[in-house]
Amino acid sequence: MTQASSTNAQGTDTAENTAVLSRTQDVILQALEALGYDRQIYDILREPLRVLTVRFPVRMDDGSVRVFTGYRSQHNDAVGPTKGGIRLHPDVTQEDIEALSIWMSINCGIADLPYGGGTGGIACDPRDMSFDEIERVSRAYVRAVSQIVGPAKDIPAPDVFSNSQNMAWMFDEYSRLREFDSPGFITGKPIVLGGSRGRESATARGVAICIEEAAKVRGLNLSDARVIVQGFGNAGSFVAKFMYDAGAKVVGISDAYGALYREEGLDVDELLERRDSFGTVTRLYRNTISNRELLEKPCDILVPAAIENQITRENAKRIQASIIVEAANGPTTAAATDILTEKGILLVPDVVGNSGGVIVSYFEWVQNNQGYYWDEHEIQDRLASRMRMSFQHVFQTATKYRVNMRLAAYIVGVQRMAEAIRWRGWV
Ligand SMILES: NC(=O)c1ccc[n+]([C@@H]2O[C@H](COP(=O)([O-])OP(=O)(O)OC[C@H]3O[C@@H](n4cnc5c(N)ncnc54)[C@H](O)[C@@H]3O)[C@@H](O)[C@H]2O)c1
Repeated sequence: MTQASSTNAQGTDTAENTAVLSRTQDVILQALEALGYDRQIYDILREPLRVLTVRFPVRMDDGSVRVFTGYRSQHNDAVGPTKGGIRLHPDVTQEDIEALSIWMSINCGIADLPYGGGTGGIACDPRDMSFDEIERVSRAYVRAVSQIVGPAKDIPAPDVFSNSQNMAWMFDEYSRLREFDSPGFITGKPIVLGGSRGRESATARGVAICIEEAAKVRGLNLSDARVIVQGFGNAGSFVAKFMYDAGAKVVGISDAYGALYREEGLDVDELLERRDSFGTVTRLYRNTISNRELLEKPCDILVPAAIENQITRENAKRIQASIIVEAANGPTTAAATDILTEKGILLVPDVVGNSGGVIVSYFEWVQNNQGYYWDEHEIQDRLASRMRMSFQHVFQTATKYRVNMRLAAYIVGVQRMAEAIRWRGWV
């Protein structure tokens, strides 16, 4: 990971910490200190308890064999089994996966789910692979990590460039290895294989609920609001759709190849129809701008829903939104968080903003374990009440401790894990 160099107002060089792991550790330490826990708890929580690196060979369509590297990180299992996505991306590193697993612990703590955090990843680019190759990679990864995952140990889910099809192959592979069907091993499955209603759009629905709550705090009427969404994949495209349906003007969206900005508003239904399964759509349009430019365009609500380190010390001061809800993990650096807070922007951090996905994943696991399935209405009601509770809890904590929403979220998220560690007698 990099330390991006920049120049401060005095003209001296400063290093901006874009290393997601160390910046997460800093916030965990501040949160534990605010709560009065001693250093031993931090020593346990600063890094994952378990990280497995695997290398596995896969036969490609042209007959050659390629060796892939994958990871599975389990941050902390004091509260319960670990839970979190599997990312398929060429830039996947062990450090990112470790940070993501820590964020999942905080996510689960805030949403009051009986899990710790876990995350996996495979360094590969599924956009350049055939359907059959992606299937073989998905299955081989499960075989490689099968000893440390399972319905009562560590429960994977989709993340960047993985979806219900990958989950279905992985579920099938795991069930074959164990010689019985284990739907509770993985979430984000298709509904016919024990997936939950509402899972596909759950992350975005949770983001939309946070936007509603933040808009209430700011006295902003959603039907008058201009919204920019960076990223048009699972999280971003549904956020854009929910905002569009709520009457807001979606003025900007983007994908990995560029961005569209239209002052008069975009037709989100048309964009949804034209995007591919990797969330790519801008290549079909003229007059595109860059992702960087998009973030600085006029809007009321900005939703980063793509990748890490998009809002930095360099561009934070030019952001024009009054509310930012992070759907992506880690889109804002610590320095940028400070600048945005000073500017009076209400920033809802990733560990609150995107927890709709893990909340409905939890519902999926509960339904798999009991073998009884809820209807859409029940899922949406339960999701909405947990999301509103999470937002309010973090918002009130920020007021109580006079800290920004990110530190407040960590204070809420870390507390149950610290208590579980203490009760178990680990310190
Ligand atoms: N899907 C979920 O349930 C879920 C849950 C929690 C968090 N998240 C987070 O949300 C973010 C997006 O996840 P997703 O599931 O929507 O992924 P996805 O693969 O469905 O979509 C990713 C989108 O980001 C775009 N993108 C990729 N690289 C980019 C770049 N360099 N610049 C701009 N855009 C880029 C892609 O083109 C695509 O539109 C990730 O940070 C992920 O960790 C997702």
